[in-house]
Amino acid sequence: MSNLVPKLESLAVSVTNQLKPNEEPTREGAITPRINRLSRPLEAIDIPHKKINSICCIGAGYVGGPTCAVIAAKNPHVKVTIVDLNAARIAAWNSDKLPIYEPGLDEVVKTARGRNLFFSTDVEGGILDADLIFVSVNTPTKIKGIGAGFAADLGYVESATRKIAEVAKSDKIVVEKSTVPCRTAQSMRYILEANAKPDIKFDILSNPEFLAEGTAISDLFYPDRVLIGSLDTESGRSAAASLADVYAGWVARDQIITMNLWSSELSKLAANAILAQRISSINALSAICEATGADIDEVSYACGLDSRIGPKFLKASVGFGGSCFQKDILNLVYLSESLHLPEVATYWKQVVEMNEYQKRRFTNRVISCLFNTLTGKKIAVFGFAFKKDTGDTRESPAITLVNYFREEKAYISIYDPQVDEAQIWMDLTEPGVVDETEAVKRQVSIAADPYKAAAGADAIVICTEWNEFRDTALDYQQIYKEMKKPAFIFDGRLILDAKKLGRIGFKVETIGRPRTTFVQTTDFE
Ligand SMILES: NC(=O)C1=CN([C@@H]2O[C@H](COP(=O)(O)OP(=O)(O)OC[C@H]3O[C@@H](n4cnc5c(N)ncnc54)[C@H](O)[C@@H]3O)[C@@H](O)[C@H]2O)C=CC1
Ligand SMILES: O=C(O)[C@H]1O[C@H](OP(=O)(O)OP(=O)(O)OC[C@H]2O[C@@H](n3ccc(=O)[nH]c3=O)[C@H](O)[C@@H]2O)[C@H](O)[C@@H](O)[C@@H]1O
Repeated sequence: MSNLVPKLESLAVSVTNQLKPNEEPTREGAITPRINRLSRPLEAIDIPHKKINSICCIGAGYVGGPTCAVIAAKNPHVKVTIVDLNAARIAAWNSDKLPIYEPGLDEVVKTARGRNLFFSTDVEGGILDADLIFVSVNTPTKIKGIGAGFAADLGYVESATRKIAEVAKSDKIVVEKSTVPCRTAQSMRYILEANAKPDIKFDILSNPEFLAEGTAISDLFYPDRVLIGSLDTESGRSAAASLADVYAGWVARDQIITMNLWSSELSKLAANAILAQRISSINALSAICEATGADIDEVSYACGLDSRIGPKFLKASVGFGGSCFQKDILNLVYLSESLHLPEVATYWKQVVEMNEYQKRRFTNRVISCLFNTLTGKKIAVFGFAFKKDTGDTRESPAITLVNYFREEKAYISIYDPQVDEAQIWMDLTEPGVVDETEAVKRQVSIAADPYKAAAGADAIVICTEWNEFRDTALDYQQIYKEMKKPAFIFDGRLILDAKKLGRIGFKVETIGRPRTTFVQTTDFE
């Protein structure tokens, strides 16, 4: 199998040769013909391939859990076992309170669990039994060593790969589901080949996941595309066809795209980078709006009507969060630097820097409107999750904002409908530093509902766009009565009707709209 490696090098070249760089795509057809040229539509791959009867997914997280639960629900004849080293997480998957909140997930799990969907800590048993193994473990940013702060920590991918090599007694298709740097499949191949029992064959596929949290189930039910990367060998194409059959349980064949491994790996990083870049672009423009009197929602709307731009991912905000955008862009920055492409690295890094700037800028606006000091003031933070409809707080902008408010000596009361209290304390403290927890608790409290969070507060700061924070859902009249005056609302998500709340008496400050309240004395001079 080691003779595959030189062929990997030539693969990229052979795919590049298929492109016609001089061909100018039409405006309407800029994307579609290009994909067709690059990909190998599956129906055209008339190649014998194995039927998948048993799947194991290593990693029962936000991706492995929902993705493989949907695969099981849509393929009742395929046994799907999701394994994880984290026993508490597996116990939760086997209980009535699933470890993650995701609309529609409960129903999917109930449909298949115990029938052909199983959650287990028996990683070895899962591997032994499977024809196809998804590796869906975490790939966080490295915090120490070479590449710290940028490169992906592939330790979990490596240990899952080593476990597969150690345990497997039959041929396996190993699928990268985790988001990984370009050419990780090559490292996985080396590890498998160096450690597996003789005569066992591994095919490695890249099958990145594009679901977004909060909409995971509908994203999985109706994906824009399913991407499968494989080696352009008979064995690679055959493995891709086997995996494609699994998705064909519910996804139209022409939406299942195949391409070379490295393109597939890079496409995932690229998609996240481009999505985040749109948010940073609109957030950069929101600063111009605030200074000029333009309204960012109107600017987004006007730009989004251009069919080349489109309306999605142009919502200004207090900054993007989530476990992946920042991590994946930093990963791309690291990759670019490693490839001696410093200009490319600088370009992508700016997307993350703009995001940090947006959070600082919004905090400065809060401080400035509250008469230039937060000392001793109470700030009600509405929302702690990184977006609505999830309990996930990873890289949530709310964490950064609360920390900034703490530095300014404010008291903060947090309400979020889905985030566990313990998670909030973990996010606001260094793990294991008990003294720090006590210090945080002197300044931060967690409220049972938004009314309690806002009672006696000087300001409300909307960090997450939960529907229940809208002015059509909450009784802002009641909230106003219980707040200190002047009562401020800082809408970091553009979800409130500022005029309506203004009529109640609130001073409303909205991201991407000019400031309406308290002009500093220096402005009069
Ligand atoms: N969260 C999201 O919405 C998306 C995440 N991704 C990518 O998917 C990957 C997984 O992300 P999440 O599911 O969010 O991570 P997660 O942290 O929620 O889940 C990963 C799970 O893998 C388990 N694990 C780690 N090493 C293991 C091993 N050797 N054996 C068994 N279990 C092991 C951990 O205990 C954990 O439960 C990452 O690469 C991420 O970038 C891709 C698309 C969307
Ligand atoms: O690789 C991943 O982990 C996933 O990352 C994102 O999904 P996710 O982070 O779950 O959620 P998004 O809806 O993309 O939101 C990310 C952040 O951007 C913010 N956002 C999003 C859209 C927008 O217009 N403005 C904006 O500020 C959200 O509030 C949130 O904080 C991508 O959308 C998924 O396709 C991808 O699979």
